[in-house]
Amino acid sequence: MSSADNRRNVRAGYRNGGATVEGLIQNVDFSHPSLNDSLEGEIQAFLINEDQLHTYDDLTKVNPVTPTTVLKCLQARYSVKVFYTHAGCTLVALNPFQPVPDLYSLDVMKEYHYASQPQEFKPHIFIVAEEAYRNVQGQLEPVNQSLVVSGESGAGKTWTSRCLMKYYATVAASSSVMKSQDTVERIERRVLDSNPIMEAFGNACTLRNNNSSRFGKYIQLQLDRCQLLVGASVQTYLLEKTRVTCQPANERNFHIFYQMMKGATDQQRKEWMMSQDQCFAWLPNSEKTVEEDCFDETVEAMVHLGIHAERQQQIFRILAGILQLGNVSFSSSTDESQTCHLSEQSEDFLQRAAELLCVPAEELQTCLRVRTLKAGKQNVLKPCSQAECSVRRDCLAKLIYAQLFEWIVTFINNSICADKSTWCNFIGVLDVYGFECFQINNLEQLCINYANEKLQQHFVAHYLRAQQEEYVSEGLQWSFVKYQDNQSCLDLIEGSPISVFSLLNEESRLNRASDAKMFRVRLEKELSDNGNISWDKFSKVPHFTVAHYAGRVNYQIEGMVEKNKDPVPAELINLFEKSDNPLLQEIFADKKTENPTNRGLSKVTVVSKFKNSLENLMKILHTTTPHYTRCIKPNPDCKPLTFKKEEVIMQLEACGIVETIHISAAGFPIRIPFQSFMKRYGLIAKYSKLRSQCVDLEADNNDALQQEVKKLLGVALHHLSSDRHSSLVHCGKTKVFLTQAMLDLLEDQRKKILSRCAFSIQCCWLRYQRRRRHTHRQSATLIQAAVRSWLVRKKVRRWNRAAGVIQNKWKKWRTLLKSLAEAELDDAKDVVEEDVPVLNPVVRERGSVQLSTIPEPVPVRGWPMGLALASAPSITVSLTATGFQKMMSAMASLNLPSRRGQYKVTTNQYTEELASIRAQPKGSVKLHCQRSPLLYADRHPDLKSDVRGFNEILLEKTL
Ligand SMILES: Nc1ncnc2c1ncn2[C@@H]1O[C@H](COP(=O)(O)OP(=O)(O)OP(=O)(O)O)[C@@H](O)[C@H]1O
Repeated sequence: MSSADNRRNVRAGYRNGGATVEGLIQNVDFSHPSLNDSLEGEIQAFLINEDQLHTYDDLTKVNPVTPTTVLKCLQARYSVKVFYTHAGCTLVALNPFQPVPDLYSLDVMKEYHYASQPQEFKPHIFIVAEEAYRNVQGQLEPVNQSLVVSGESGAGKTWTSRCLMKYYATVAASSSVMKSQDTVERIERRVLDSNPIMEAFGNACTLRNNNSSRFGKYIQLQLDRCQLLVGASVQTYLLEKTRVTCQPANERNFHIFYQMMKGATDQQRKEWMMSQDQCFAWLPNSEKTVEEDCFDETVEAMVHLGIHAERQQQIFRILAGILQLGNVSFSSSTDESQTCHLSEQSEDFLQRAAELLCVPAEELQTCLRVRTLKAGKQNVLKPCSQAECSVRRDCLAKLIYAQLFEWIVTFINNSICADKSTWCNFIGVLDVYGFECFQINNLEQLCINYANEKLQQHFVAHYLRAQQEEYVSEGLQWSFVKYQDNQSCLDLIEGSPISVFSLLNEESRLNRASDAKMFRVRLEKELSDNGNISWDKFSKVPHFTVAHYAGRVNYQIEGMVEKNKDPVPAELINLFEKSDNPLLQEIFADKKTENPTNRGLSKVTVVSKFKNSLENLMKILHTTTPHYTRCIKPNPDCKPLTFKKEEVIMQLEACGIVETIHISAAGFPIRIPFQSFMKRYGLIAKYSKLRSQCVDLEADNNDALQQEVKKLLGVALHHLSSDRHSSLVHCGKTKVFLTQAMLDLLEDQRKKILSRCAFSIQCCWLRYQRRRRHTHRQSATLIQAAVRSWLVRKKVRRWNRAAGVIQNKWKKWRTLLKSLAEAELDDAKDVVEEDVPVLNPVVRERGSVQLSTIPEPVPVRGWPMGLALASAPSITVSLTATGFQKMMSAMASLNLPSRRGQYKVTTNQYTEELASIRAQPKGSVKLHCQRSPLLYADRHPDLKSDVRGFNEILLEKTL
């Protein structure tokens, strides 16, 4: 390692004790005075280029890395309205406290999403989002990702979480061409719509932030195999329910109450029994309007999520009931055996509350004023004191609100959560309340600060400690960077067997009223060994002070044990379980099954519940790849573009940003086990042009694997100058350590190879398709030819059959004609002389055969009788035939069978004068054949055969 590097790491080893910038610089403790002087000189030299400071996108490039240089860079960037800066593995986000046009637009999202190297773009929260998204795509273990957003109250955590959710709802859904647009829109919209609802019910205006989250949340965005957003689930942590009944000075209750007050229509006011001018004790500072007071938006989001109008009505009636309950006050009774009095006005409020909550007013009044004690098997009723009545009223309101909040979260989850079979990976976004230190801090602040300690510990353990320990164990040359470990603070709060939480739980489980002073003494006795707890000996108020990683906080002991017990009177649960409001019924039925006080089981205290839920969260975080975003609040008054150095340096100091930068600058943030490395990047060697460096991808023992990895890295780096790139990668004993730049390089090469492979596959596929198409075409032609020939054969066979039928018929016809002709000849034997005239039929047209006489008169030896009759003139012969009769007689005389519709015979014989029956007949006979339905019926019969007699004359044809 170079001497400059050494110096750098030595510098990183100091801890800062002071809070001011100057103090921090002065507190730098180097063993060698000359080192100190040179550092001072370097800082001055660095800061001299003031107009260059804003150009440092990544604080790891700052040299030297000290709180001052880091602070100055951030300040310079803030002054030119650049709000994001990389600090190694962490992204620092400065709150602008004013909307920044086009910083989060759709186009910007797309720009980061489609960039081949988003890291080369300006630092942005979308880089963190995209990196996590690409990690899921890359499937490098651990595949699931967590985006941890931390910072103090008002620093911008909720804003950042919202940006992240919007980003995923856009990029993880926009490419979903295959899915029904409807489903996609519904899911992403629902996920986003869960925000306004949860913020309305869980956020409040505090002194530090107008939209302060009063609960913690971990949102799991569920992605399917194609990395598309298919659902989400929300896990919430410790809602600050005391705010419902008790709001710190100058702060407000939860937003939803003000939204109702300000946004209700007259009709709704009537239904909720809240007139325009009514004041509510639990709604202080209602004249203050904040951006979040938008009732319509909340209702719209409810509609989108599927909370129908009737349900909404039930919810708002419950909230209105809580507000009325807050106006009920009790006055003490002189006689302890008597219940407390209610003023006339309070009775009215109680009546309205009962009506809105759909319970009998009488019973509600009794529940609030009378306690039921168990004495053996008997119930003893004991009137409550004025203070107890108020506590019971507050307890009821908090209980209803907390249960309602839980119901809403469950509803949201049911509405947006995808079936487990449909998603395989997730990206979690963690937004917990920021570190809090007020004038008076109690159990809520202890829990909130404990959660922040846990997250800080996760960061320290995951990044600052584990990373450095791993470098050493993997044989990397590494000078340890010291960091502030908050383990001892966590031991103080949650450790076993003795800690603040364990003592609190012990005290809470005792069946007696707790004494704050006695508890303080106990704490001091048991925990004084831990350096993170202290007491102000002169303070009269029982308290203890904890030195958190982010600062010292005084906790008031009074009321802490009671809050930890969080008792719920069973009478109240029993009463509300019977409420006519179906929603109240539902949430109280659930409460009854979980409330152990009803079953006499050991009590589950607030801190033990919270500790368990945080431990579960930590388990999830440990199984995912974390990405840290540190939100910084540049000034305490939330003023736009105002940078207060003291305020910022405290926050940078608290989250250990300087140590993080040091470790990131010198270290290798990416660590991949050999096996996984070979699996992912083995193809670089396999498909490389350097065939000589053949890598064995199947190597299974660690040393062999290490050799193969080295070869592979050699291949990957062969065209790059080794001096430059040897610092980007280190091959450890079981893992490869990489910088982000090296990872990008490898990914780039891998992508190129994959795209070459894809190109080859596409070519093969196209060739194969072409060949297949050709074969298909040939086969089709063959099949078509076969089918055509089969059809033709079939047709020919049909024709042949038809021809056979026709021939048959024709033969029959000829036989018939012949027989007729013979019969005719027989009939005419007696009268017919020699020299029979021959008539030549002439075919005139298809379907009609005209028999025309030859020009010369043909001698007929004798007239058939019918013909004679048909030819007889009507005046001379008494046996006259006309029209049809004539034709029939002609046919009969010619012995033609009568077939209706097939032919018709006409003759002009009768137009000739019949001189004698023996005279030779003259004229023509026509035989009209009608068109036959038979195929080939227009074929002329074979006329060559001999037909004799008169009929022969009629039918014979001269061609
Ligand atoms: N990137 C940003 N651009 C513009 N304004 C911002 C940005 N980040 C935060 N703000 C402003 O700062 C206010 C406080 O931010 P936010 O509510 O996210 O703080 P928080 O860290 O979640 O606080 P708490 O812990 O109290 O919930 C926001 O209401 C918003 O007005």
